[in-house]
Amino acid sequence: MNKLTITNLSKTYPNGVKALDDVTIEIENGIFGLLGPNGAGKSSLMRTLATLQEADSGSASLGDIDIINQPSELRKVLGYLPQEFGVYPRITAKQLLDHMAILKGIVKASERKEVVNYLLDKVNLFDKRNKSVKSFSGGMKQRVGIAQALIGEPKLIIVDEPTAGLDPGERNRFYNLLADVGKEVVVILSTHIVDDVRELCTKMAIMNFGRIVYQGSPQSAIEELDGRVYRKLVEREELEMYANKYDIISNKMSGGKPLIHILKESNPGDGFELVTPNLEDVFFSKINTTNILV
Ligand SMILES: Nc1ncnc2c1ncn2[C@@H]1O[C@H](COP(=O)(O)OP(=O)(O)OP(=O)(O)O)[C@@H](O)[C@H]1O
Repeated sequence: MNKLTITNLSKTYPNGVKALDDVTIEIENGIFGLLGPNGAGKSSLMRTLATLQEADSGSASLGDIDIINQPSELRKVLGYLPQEFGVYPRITAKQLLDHMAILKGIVKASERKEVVNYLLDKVNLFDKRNKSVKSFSGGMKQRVGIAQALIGEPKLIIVDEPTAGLDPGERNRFYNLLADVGKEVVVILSTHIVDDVRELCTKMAIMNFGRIVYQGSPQSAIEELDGRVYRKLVEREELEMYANKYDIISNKMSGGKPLIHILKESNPGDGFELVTPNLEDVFFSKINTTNILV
């Protein structure tokens, strides 16, 4: 069974920032969403799982592989798309994938050619294979990134903030591609974008200040809030008053005015209306945003 088990993982950087605080998660095949605001510790966790940095304590395993103590074993079955996927100047998509395939240990040129062509086709870039990757759009670059992460039939695929900066069309194409590859392997999608998780994941965790503050399905998290989320369109000057009076979980502009969502066990009256909760309400209620007024 291809299962990723993370147990009591902790990491404090030399500057005193506790990026991972006793993180415990179990992840099976499929796309798992790791949702958290910037600085929550997602990249620290992804880098630890990708064996690029060490934890202070705790353990992690993928099936029989002890990730902490057998990093080279893990690397053989890992596909990793880091947050910043840098590319060399003037290298074409085909050359880049060929180069990555060599690094992954595919030494035979004919075998590499087959793998590279297959992946170029899979990410829909075969026609662009001889174009410089530098000239690609953000979405196309991310598809090259996914193609390189798929080299060598990985069992664990880690994608760190893959949709930041993509336009809606590119994001959709990337979603489709990930959904396609995510069936047979463990895919961890780290993101601060709630839509990524809503579109792709049946299981998720929410991370904040290095801690896992929710773990389960998006659906059951939403059901937990059922009948407790109310909204009201208010004036900007009134925001502070509402913040003092209610537990505001989100504040979005709608037609130039703040539309606030609050969490309340019973109907507050006061012009509020009950709404069907969504994943964004879950996210903001779990991370307890403190800067709701800005
Ligand atoms: N090498 C480092 N040295 C010191 N502090 C670090 C280091 N890397 C990250 N941090 C800090 O650790 C915390 C977690 O960072 P991390 O990058 O893991 O979060 P994140 O959820 O991935 O956020 P982002 O999306 O902004 O990258 C942040 O406060 C960050 O400033």
